[in-house]
Order: sequence, then C-alpha cells, then structure tokens
Amino acid sequence: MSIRLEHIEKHFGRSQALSPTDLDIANGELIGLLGPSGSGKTTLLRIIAGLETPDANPRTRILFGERDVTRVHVRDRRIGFVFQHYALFRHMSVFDNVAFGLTVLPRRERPSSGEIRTRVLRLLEMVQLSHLANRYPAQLSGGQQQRVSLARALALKPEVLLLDEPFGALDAKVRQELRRWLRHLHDELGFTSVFVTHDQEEALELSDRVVVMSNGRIEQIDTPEALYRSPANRFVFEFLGDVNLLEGEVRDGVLTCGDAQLKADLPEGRQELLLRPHEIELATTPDESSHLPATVTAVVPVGAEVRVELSADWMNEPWLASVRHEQASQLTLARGSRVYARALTWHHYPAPSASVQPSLAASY
Ligand SMILES: Nc1ncnc2c1ncn2[C@@H]1O[C@H](COP(=O)(O)OP(=O)(O)OP(=O)(O)O)[C@@H](O)[C@H]1O
Repeated sequence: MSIRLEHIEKHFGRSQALSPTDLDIANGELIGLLGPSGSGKTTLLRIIAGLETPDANPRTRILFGERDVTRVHVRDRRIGFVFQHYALFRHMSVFDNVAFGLTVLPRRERPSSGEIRTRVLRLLEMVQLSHLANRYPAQLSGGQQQRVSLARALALKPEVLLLDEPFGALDAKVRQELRRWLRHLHDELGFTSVFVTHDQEEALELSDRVVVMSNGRIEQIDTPEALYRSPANRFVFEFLGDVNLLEGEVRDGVLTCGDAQLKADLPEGRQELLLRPHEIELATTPDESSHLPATVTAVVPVGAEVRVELSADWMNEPWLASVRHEQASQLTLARGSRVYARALTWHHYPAPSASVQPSLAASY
C-alpha cells in the first residue's frame, strides 16, 4: 500500500506543529521519521493514522494507494499500531492479546475460531513466542512484550504498520534484536511501515528511507547511505552523528584559530568547518595541510575502534577522533599524550541567511 501526503499542516492552538508537508511512501517501504524532540514526528504519524486531524485546507489529502482516506476514521484505515509502551491487556494471556483484534471483528468479517487459532499460532511462531502463549504480559520481559505487540498489530493483516518509538523503552541489546525482527517481518509480510524514532542509528539501520525532521519541517528524505554521504544542510549533518567544530579566520586559503591551522579554500573571513570523528587521523607530527596540536584527554575502546577525546585551547568543545586499534597502540595513546590531528576531509555549510537555501549548502 503506497501512502501519499499532500499539504499536511497542523497547529495546536497558535503553535505550528507541522509546516505544510508533502510525503510519498512507496508500497512496501520501511520509512523512519527521525528528528529531535518536538520536531513533529509523532504528529505526522498520528495524522497518517487518523488519530489526529490535519488543519482544514482544500489542498490537504491523504491517500492510501488510490483511496482518499483524508476523512476516513482510524478504525477504517486498516492500520496496525505499535507504541512505545506495550499497552497489552494485562488480564489476557499472550495468545488472547494477539487474538483480540480478530475476536472483536463484526461477525461477518470475523474468521472462525479455528482460523483465529491458526493465525495467532503462526504469528507467535514468527515472533518466536509460541512457548509463551499462555503467559500473561507481567510474566514477560520488555522485549518479549514488544514482540507480542508486533504480533498483535499484524493479526489483522494491516497494509500499513505504524510504530511510535517502538523500542524506546528497551535496553540497547534488545533494541538491536527487535530491529532485526521488524525488518524481517516487514520483508516477509510485505506491508508498508512508518516508524518514529529519535535514534539516528536505529533510523539509519532499519529504514529504506529516512525522513529527517526539525521544527515541524522535513529537512531531507533519503536512503540512509545518501543521507549520511550528502546531508542537505548543516542541521542534517550535525543530527546524524558526532561532529567536531573548527572555527577561525580564513586568509589566503588557510583557516587559523590560535595555534591551529588548516588549509581551506574558502572565502576570506570567519568560517566554521565540521569534521566527523572518523575523518580525523592522529599523528606525532603535523602534515602539510593541517597543524592541529592537541592533548589526549580520554582513550575509550568501543568495538572495532578506539574513541579518543582531544582538547586544545583552539577548540570551543573537546574533539572526538575514532581511530583503529593498531593506530592507537602504535601511537601509544594515553591520557596526556600530545598528538597532531590531521583532517582527512572536512565539511562547510554557509551560515543560513535569507539568500541561501539549505539545499545550496556546500559539503566538501
Ligand atoms: N496535543 C497537543 N497539544 C498541543 N501541542 C502539541 C500536542 N501534540 C504535540 N504538540 C506540540 O507539537 C510539536 C510537535 O510535537 P510531536 O509530538 O509531533 O514531536 P515529536 O518530534 O514526536 O517529539 P518527541 O520525540 O518528543 O515525541 C511540539 O511542539 C509539541 O509540544
């Protein structure tokens, strides 16, 4: 089921939660709505669901496939929901929770009890909870409860599955596992999914395309790879990962800040550069394009890499470099080590002004 949103705007009283927004979601896509708190993600999701009404405007339309559902009640939109807080019925077993939506269907749509049983058992098998069918929600872990929520949402064979921070209340390992679940079920059952998250990693890992939002606006819609490679503006760049800032005066193609210098072919005057932690190399000497002396303040091994925190008078905030383990041990990095950061690459976005559109921002 494809979804098309045209001119969706929403005010709560006088405050605007969503600027007029258009969005096209293809049949079978898994879309992540990503943005900081208050950026309008949940409002957009609730409008797709029919739980919230967009501002009245003749141009506003919500289409599910060819069907105009702008004024269709939530109950008739054929949507499955999963929310952050499991909202399972506490007095019902896992089996009955999953079966619930089917058992309350009007008689002529309701499958026979045999069919309901088969469908529920199949769903429990898919989320690998068959052995817990007779348990009650309070007897399950958070991750298991959320799997029951998923199975329950899928019982009615929705064409659209909407998830609001579905894994938000769970710990990192369980979140990781549930992401795989969701991706797997989504691909196997072929529905269209939209989920809300403020977790960049989750959005990038799970989505076919990510919709990045801020202040009630869509900043960029792209595949995770394209988003990370070519952020449309500085907001997206900063929101998608750790960033180190270097602010200084550019003269004759060199940016200077205290005793830091970096070759930068930019207009003369005050400029700010951004570098990701993996775009910095550490060395015992400067190189011809950068002179960025710093002191190591922390060395933290994280998985396949080592995160090194750096400080220097020329930095406003400490920098973070991620280096390979071999490099860290070659340089015998420890707190207090003196090193030179080398910029492998950097990014620059012109300061926003009325004359500069975000899409024109340059990234080198
Ligand atoms: N029912 C409401 N009444 C008044 N204002 C609301 C209501 N719901 C949302 N808002 C406001 O609309 C804006 C967008 O909220 P929304 O919940 O969509 O953001 P969000 O990106 O989902 O944030 P979070 O990640 O914190 O849930 C916020 O400024 C919020 O305070």
